[in-house]
Amino acid sequence: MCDPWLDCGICHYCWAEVRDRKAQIRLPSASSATVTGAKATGSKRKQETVMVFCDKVCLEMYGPEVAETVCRAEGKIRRTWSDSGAKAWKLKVEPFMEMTAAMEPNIPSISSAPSTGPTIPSPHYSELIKQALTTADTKKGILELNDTDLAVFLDTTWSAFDGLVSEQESWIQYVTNTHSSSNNNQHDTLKRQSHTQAQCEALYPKLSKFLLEGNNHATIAPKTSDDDCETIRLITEILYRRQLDVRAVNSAGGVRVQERELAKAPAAEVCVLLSKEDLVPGRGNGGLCGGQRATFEDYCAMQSNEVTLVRQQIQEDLDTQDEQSSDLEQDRDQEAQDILNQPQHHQHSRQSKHDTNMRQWRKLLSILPNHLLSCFYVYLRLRDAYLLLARENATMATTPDTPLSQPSQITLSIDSTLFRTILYREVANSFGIRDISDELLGFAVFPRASFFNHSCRPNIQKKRRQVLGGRVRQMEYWSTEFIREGEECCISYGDISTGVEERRARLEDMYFFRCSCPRCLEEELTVKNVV
Ligand SMILES: C[S@@+](CC[C@H](N)C(=O)[O-])C[C@H]1O[C@@H](n2cnc3c(N)ncnc32)[C@H](O)[C@@H]1O
Repeated sequence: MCDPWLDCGICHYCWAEVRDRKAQIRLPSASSATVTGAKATGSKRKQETVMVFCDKVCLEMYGPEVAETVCRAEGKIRRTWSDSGAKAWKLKVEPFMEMTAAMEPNIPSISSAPSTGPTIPSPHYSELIKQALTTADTKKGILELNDTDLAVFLDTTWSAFDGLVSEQESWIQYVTNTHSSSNNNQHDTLKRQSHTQAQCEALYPKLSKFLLEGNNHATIAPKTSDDDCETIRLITEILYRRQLDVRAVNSAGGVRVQERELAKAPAAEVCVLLSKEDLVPGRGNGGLCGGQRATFEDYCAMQSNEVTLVRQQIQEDLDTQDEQSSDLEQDRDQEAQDILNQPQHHQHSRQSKHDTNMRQWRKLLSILPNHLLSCFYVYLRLRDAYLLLARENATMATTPDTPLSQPSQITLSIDSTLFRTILYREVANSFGIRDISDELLGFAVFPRASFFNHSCRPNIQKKRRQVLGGRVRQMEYWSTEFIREGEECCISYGDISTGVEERRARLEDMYFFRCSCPRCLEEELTVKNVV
């Protein structure tokens, strides 16, 4: 991902600085690729979503379809969410409608294995909210959970959020038409209802305001920040490439392993040690490791840092929390307790049941780290963009003479599991990409190169290789000493010239771990002996 602040000066494929504007390919959000030499003017350029490539070769290597989709999605993600627009959507307070197979978005499965056994319906979000609050009902309570319980708490919280969101989104396309109350074999008859563009555009701004307001200013921002766009760009690209992979495997009649298994799988015990023979000459090694492009499975096999990150964020929130907000939290605790203790018969009407659910949801939000609320916001932005893109694709398919020559065959969709799988694997696994003068150009994920742990006495050194007139696309890993079989291959994550505590503090801050490499342990011992 080239950082947006670079304002399109870097090729999205080879990371080279694009000096020759006449030859570059600019891919704006609303149209297909065009070769242009025109410079976009100041403010327009800032608003515009553009991906730049040196030339057609780089665009081809990156994937024109992927680039076009990323640009279109980002165009939607950068749109302004306004209060007035949000009024076009009225939240529906109705009994929860279980998603039926017919209502599910058409997501090609990563797995070709047939599903076994009946599908277990997920609990209603009100149950999930209660369950999360029973596990922990204060920030400190969350911090005290062990890693397994914290992971369950996060799963439950995200599933509740997903339930709240999906319930409203399901109304965009479907509406319950009739309810038969005469017997237990009720069947909801579903009628397709076409909603206006304004209603579709209003759904997520409304939901964001309704579900997240009052807890964190960032969560109801009308505009998406450049940092968030960077994350969203990465997720969109990965999702799109994943579906291209699925399409390729399906058309080749291949067999895939279960995605869930992959997501949980421990990191493979591999090192990427490029010997001279492994190098593919010339350009075309971009995103490749040992000559192969990393796949979604490679991405999933990286270590997820969700639990450690959330732990660190809550600790930060607690450190900055003053006396006053502690008191407020105690008041909120009492309020939540009152809600939880409320007898069921007080909650008969649909509206009051809904209000109770919402009060409990707000209680849950109040104990989550602020950063997690920003992730909820990013998630809503993505779902909003994908909903609008799907609508746009459907319109384009029926309208001749659209500006986009070939409407995409792929409809993007996301749920919270997929979102978290991608989001928290990027954390502490991406590499900063720098030019020869060490200026940071952006970040990139190279899943296979991410298997290296850190050591303050590394035996592997990363080198950047220049290809074709200074293009710095390749990273190579070379051993610096003789490595015995079974010995761990480690690189260093940045500067290791400082003292042990300084090094550890930096690593803890950036990668969420306390380094216990042999050098740190030795130096720690020396410091203790001196004291
Ligand atoms: C890029 S990943 C390294 C590979 C990862 N351990 C795996 O199994 O896929 C970075 C993460 O590995 C862990 N890690 C790397 N070096 C470490 C070290 N010296 N001590 C403790 N944990 C380390 C930390 O959790 C860090 O966030």
